[in-house]
Amino acid sequence: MSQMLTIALTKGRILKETLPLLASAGIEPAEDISQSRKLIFATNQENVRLLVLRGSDVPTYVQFGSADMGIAGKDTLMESGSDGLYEPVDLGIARCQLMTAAVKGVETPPGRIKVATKYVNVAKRYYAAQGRQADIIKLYGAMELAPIMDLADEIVDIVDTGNTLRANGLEPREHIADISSRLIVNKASMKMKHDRIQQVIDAVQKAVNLV
Ligand SMILES: Nc1ncnc2c1ncn2[C@@H]1O[C@H](COP(=O)(O)OP(=O)(O)OP(=O)(O)O)[C@@H](O)[C@H]1O
Ligand SMILES: O=P(O)(O)OC[C@H]1O[C@H](OP(=O)(O)OP(=O)(O)O)[C@H](O)[C@@H]1O
Repeated sequence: MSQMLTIALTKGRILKETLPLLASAGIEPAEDISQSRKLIFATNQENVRLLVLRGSDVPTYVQFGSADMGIAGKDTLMESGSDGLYEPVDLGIARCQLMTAAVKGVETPPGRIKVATKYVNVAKRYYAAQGRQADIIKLYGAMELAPIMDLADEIVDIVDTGNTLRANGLEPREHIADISSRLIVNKASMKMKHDRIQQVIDAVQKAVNLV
């Protein structure tokens, strides 16, 4: 029997765009993921199974080798760090930008500022690289509220259309990174299951090229 491959997927918006890519790479869940409370799904390939996780948990499962491969947003990978991982394919899905933002028309004060974000590590690195002193305040969502309520001077968050910023009286300031979702692979799995994993990488890359 060939080796079992476990692929950790990010639920939510990335999952919707991932499933068609996996399908054109020949991997399809055996049942409708959106209709199920399960966390592990068999596929049409008896040696491939899928985990459906929160985005921020995907790199963790792959780093520790509990999953051989995964799909995660580059923002999540920048935050978690890439130790023990390869990132062989840019899937080009869930594209957006990681940016700083602040209340429209309000200048960020000089000196030490407060920054609210769920991307604590990214923000620390970014402001340090700019030589700016920043106290980072960890939030888990609705970052746009923080500057309005005077919790922070700036936020670091995802921007796509800019609608969420506009709707809350904020404006984008500095661009930190272009974001899209990536296929990631555990380094040890890449050695131990090389041929099988390379097949999946090639099939996914081909599916991406067709889009
Ligand atoms: N507005 C957007 N447009 C395009 N891609 C986005 C957008 N917002 C987030 N993303 C990308 O999709 C990923 C998942 O975002 P989503 O909003 O589904 O999860 P979340 O609710 O932020 O995550 P979690 O459940 O871990 O808190 C992000 O990590 C990012 O890479
Ligand atoms: O520039 P926009 O097109 O408005 O997109 C940006 C918004 O999208 C994401 O939120 P999402 O819609 O995923 O909501 P959530 O963070 O509450 O899950 C992100 O956290 C921003 O708030």
